[in-house]
Amino acid sequence: MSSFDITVIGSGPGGYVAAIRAAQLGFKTAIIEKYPTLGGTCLNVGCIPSKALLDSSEHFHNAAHNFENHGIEINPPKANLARMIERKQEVVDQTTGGIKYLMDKNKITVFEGVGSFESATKVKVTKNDGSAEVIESKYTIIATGSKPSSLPFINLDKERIITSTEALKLKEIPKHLIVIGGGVIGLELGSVYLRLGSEVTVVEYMDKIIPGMDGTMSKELQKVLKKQGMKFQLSTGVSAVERNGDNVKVTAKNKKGEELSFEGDYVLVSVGRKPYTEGLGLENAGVELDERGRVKVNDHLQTNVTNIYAIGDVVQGAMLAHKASEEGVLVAEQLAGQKPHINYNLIPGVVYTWPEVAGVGKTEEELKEAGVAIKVGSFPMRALGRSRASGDIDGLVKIISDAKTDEILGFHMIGARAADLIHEGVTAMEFRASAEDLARMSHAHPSYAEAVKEAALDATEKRPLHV
Ligand SMILES: Cc1cc2nc3c(=O)[nH]c(=O)nc-3n(C[C@H](O)[C@H](O)[C@H](O)COP(=O)(O)OP(=O)(O)OC[C@H]3O[C@@H](n4cnc5c(N)ncnc54)[C@H](O)[C@@H]3O)c2cc1C
Ligand SMILES: NC(=O)c1ccc[n+]([C@@H]2O[C@H](COP(=O)([O-])OP(=O)(O)OC[C@H]3O[C@@H](n4cnc5c(N)ncnc54)[C@H](O)[C@@H]3O)[C@@H](O)[C@H]2O)c1
Repeated sequence: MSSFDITVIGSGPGGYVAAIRAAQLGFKTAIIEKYPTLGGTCLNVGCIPSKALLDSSEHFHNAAHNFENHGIEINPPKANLARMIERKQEVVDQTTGGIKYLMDKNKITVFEGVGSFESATKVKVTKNDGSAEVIESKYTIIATGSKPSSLPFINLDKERIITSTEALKLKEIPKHLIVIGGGVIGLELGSVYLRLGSEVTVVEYMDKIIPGMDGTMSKELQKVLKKQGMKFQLSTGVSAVERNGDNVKVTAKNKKGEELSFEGDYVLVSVGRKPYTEGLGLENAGVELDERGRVKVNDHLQTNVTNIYAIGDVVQGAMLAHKASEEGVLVAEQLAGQKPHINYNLIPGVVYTWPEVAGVGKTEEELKEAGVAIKVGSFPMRALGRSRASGDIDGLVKIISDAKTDEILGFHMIGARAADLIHEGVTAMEFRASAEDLARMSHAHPSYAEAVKEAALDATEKRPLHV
């Protein structure tokens, strides 16, 4: 029987990063992945392929709608979805191949098959052909991730009634895509097909889209997406989804109790994801789950079985790739006797629509509910020379600071390149900067980052320079 110091089950951004860090620290490390390619949800059917399609569709949208204004005249461009999907797969293959390289480089043993606990120290790996082997480990890290969730009355046929996984490989551009759930997946993948010419209707249960993010961002994003042609039906709960040949019908009720129905050719179900623990044999090791089916862990990401840890989407907290990776590093370093720490308040969240939305720290709603006295500063992107030069004038930066100390408590933005600019907020908040600290730093001109300086000036002393 082969034996290891650390075995990781699942090769997503949680698992593969945990394995690399463990190997760097000198542990004899193995990783088990049930699929032939490494990288988990994020690299195969999540972050990377969705961003590849978002970028391709954004190029098409710009060619169709914005080039002319820049003085570039072309015949009306044509979207070749098959090529976009093929390119997406090339990007995925390259990226997942890179993980295989990293496993080899770090001398991590890769087992392909389903990992299932036989006991607290033994995991059986069952290959596709049914053959199996048992490996023994001092420590095991569960990093099995998540799967799309659905609604009890929906029959996901994966052809017309689909999840994100199928939406990343459609064979045609939908005529009318009905999106159930106006969260991150619904708006990102809804944007892909909207840009390619689909009619897109988003049916959302709450009274706002991206409900977890700062309210100003959700309002502004809805306004901008509406301008791009996306339709929204908020405060509306779906009660039935039917397929009839190539058509689909979604029935829903709004808050006034009125029944509504939407007809289209595809329905994307994007109502969240659920932890994935099927077939893991947790009962054989005695590992407990919480009330929401997540592996229960303490502050050290240790389960109730002392030599078994769990990280990423399968445990509590934001279902984000970078959160999973931070947790992988934390567990490996703890096992090496180090004292790592994750500041969960400073894990940024990004929505890759265009414009992008990003946030870190607390939202205005959370701070008000907690009774914290705050100052709020904001600055519109349209007032920047950089935005006017590119034509990306939608959006704003909003900085929330403590009314007494001026420490930045929340940093939110919607606008061009927000996914990258948010890290100015992350860095500032990690070093507990005040809004005035940011306001007094020189920001290159012309740049989108100037909106940060201006919003900080507005937060600290209500004296922005350019509005
Ligand atoms: C469409 C989409 C877009 C996304 N975009 C982003 C984004 O832009 N940014 C972001 O931060 N997050 C994004 N996410 C979320 C992100 O993908 C997850 O948060 C992240 O993948 C979680 O990592 P993980 O390592 O916990 O699990 P996963 O990536 O889910 O990996 C778990 C792995 O474990 C394997 N596994 C499960 N059970 C077993 C078993 N018993 N034996 C062996 N292997 C097993 C699975 O096959 C899988 O490969 C997106 C998700 C989706 C669906
Ligand atoms: N850019 C990114 O970081 C990124 C991209 C994609 C996915 N993800 C992660 O994947 C996870 C899953 O994404 P998601 O978009 O499926 O979930 P989500 O939680 O972001 O959004 C789900 C939405 O569905 C709504 N909803 C729930 N039940 C409903 C119903 N019956 N009718 C109508 N609406 C309903 C919710 O109110 C919510 O707005 C998220 O946690 C996210 O963190 C991240």
